[in-house]
Amino acid sequence: MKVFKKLWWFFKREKNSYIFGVIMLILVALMELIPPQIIGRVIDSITQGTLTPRSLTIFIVVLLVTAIFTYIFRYYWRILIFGASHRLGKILRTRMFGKFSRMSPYFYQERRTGDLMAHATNDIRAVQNTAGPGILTIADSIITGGAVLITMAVTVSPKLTLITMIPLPFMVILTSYYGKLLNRGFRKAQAAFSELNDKTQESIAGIKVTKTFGYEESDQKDFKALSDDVVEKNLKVSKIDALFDPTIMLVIGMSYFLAIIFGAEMVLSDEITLGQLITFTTYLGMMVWPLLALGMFFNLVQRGRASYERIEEIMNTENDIGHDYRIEDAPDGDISLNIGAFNFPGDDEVALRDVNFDIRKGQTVGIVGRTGSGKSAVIRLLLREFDANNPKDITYGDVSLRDYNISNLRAQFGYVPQDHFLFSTTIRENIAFSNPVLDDEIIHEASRLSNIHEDILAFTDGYETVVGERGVSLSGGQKQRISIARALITDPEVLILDDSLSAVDAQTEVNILENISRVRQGKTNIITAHRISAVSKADLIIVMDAGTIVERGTHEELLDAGGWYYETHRQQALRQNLTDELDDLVKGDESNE
Ligand SMILES: Nc1ncnc2c1ncn2[C@@H]1O[C@H](COP(=O)(O)OP(=O)(O)OP(=O)(O)O)[C@@H](O)[C@H]1O
Repeated sequence: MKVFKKLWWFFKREKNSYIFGVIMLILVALMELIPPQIIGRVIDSITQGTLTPRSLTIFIVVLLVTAIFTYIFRYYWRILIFGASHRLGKILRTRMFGKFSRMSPYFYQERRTGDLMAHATNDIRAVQNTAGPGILTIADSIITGGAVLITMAVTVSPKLTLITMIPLPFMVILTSYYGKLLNRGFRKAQAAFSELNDKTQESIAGIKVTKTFGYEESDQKDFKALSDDVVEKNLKVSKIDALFDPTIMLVIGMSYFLAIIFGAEMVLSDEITLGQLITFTTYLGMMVWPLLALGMFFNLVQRGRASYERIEEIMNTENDIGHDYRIEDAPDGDISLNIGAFNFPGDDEVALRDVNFDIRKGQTVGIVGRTGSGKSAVIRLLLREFDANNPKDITYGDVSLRDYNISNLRAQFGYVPQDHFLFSTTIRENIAFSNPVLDDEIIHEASRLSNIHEDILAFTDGYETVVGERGVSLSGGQKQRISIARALITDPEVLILDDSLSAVDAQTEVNILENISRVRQGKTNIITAHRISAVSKADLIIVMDAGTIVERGTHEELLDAGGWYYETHRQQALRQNLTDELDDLVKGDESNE
């Protein structure tokens, strides 16, 4: 019953629905007591020869009125109790989604999408079933069961009622034992479903890679193994499930047996009439549902408890990025990094060491370095996707990043991540993501600045072209440029391009960088890149290697220094010249043809 205690807040909140719902159930139970009484009386009137057309008409009218009221009460308890349970589903889903959207990347690094989706669907449904059908079954078994038992005792015979109740305690003991077994089994089945969900999600997302490598068969084998596991665990649950009904039916059979043996004896000894015995056995038949409902109740409650605990695990996970802050104002001024050492949560290895540099307001700062040198790590700390080890490691306007309201802090940045993401909607909505009601002209201007306007106009549906899973596939460079337009549209204080020009050609890169420097006078830009050309115009260039700064200065200073920057620039310039010459050759050939 633990789950009821945990859901108490909800029952309190919805007390009116539940109180009136239960009143309706009581009324239904009372209505259902009437027909057996009528049947018994009709039979006794027939056997005693007292049945008249008038009394028969009265009996029929009473039956009809009972049926109508039962119909109405049944309709309303459903609306009240099941309606409330749907609201619980909605509340839990909203809370869970809120939690998901507040959690830091580390939370997602630790968990799998399929698992989170299983929590948001299957687990919430199981809890919802506890608050809907769970309440119905327990209320019904107590109300209908209790009312039937009392009526049997009062209107027929307390002795016969007691005798037929003898097998009931065995049933309660057995069903609550099955319930405990079910809890364990259901937890395992839900966990297996999470795994399967995750596998499905990942396989679909990675279908192109799987096909390219011809791994479909092995992927299917993995899927089948997980699917078999889900079936096996659910079969175990079904085996426990299957114990409930036969046990209950056996108990009811035993009660019938006792009722017939002892009831017949009582009829013969004139303790009760034949009509009363028939009324009694009809009532006993009405005990089938309350007893089955009791079994179902134990079943639903244990499922709900297992799922509620799984949901709680997620909801109680602390966000590793603190949301306490002392300054409501938006940050402004210079950004200062003084990172002694930083390691990602859950990782002992130091990812950044002695990263000290200032980003003055209005400057453009470039960060270059080999792959894995820590460029993105610096950006992710700036955006507070992860927290630096010490609060003073990064300051914005001389204040620690942690002292700002995180939403206000992030609102200062326009971020184009390395692994850009487009939503499955129109290009227009993707660009105007931060403000869907923006004028077309503003959207077009952002697209022009990021050199994607012409490409978009070339699509049949232009800005209304749907992209992503449900729409056309875009090239890597097109996606990058749409992501840049999305960031530019907010005219952020700090624009961050994290390796966001890697998939565009040299000329497009020049165009975009020139546009940015023209329209973003007085605003800060941070550009990380592998290509030196992307940062050569920056006011300050930081060269990183193995998580630390190895060179710093302007383009000219770094060329003079003759280090990694100089060497990389030389190689990249050579490669670019070669590419240009080849392009010229191809063009020449084409014009000769
Ligand atoms: N969430 C994480 N948990 C643990 N280690 C991480 C995490 N993210 C990155 N790292 C590690 O930190 C180091 C720096 O990675 P980072 O992504 O900052 O490199 P980068 O310079 O941006 O590389 P690239 O140019 O390839 O994007 C790498 O060794 C990487 O494996």
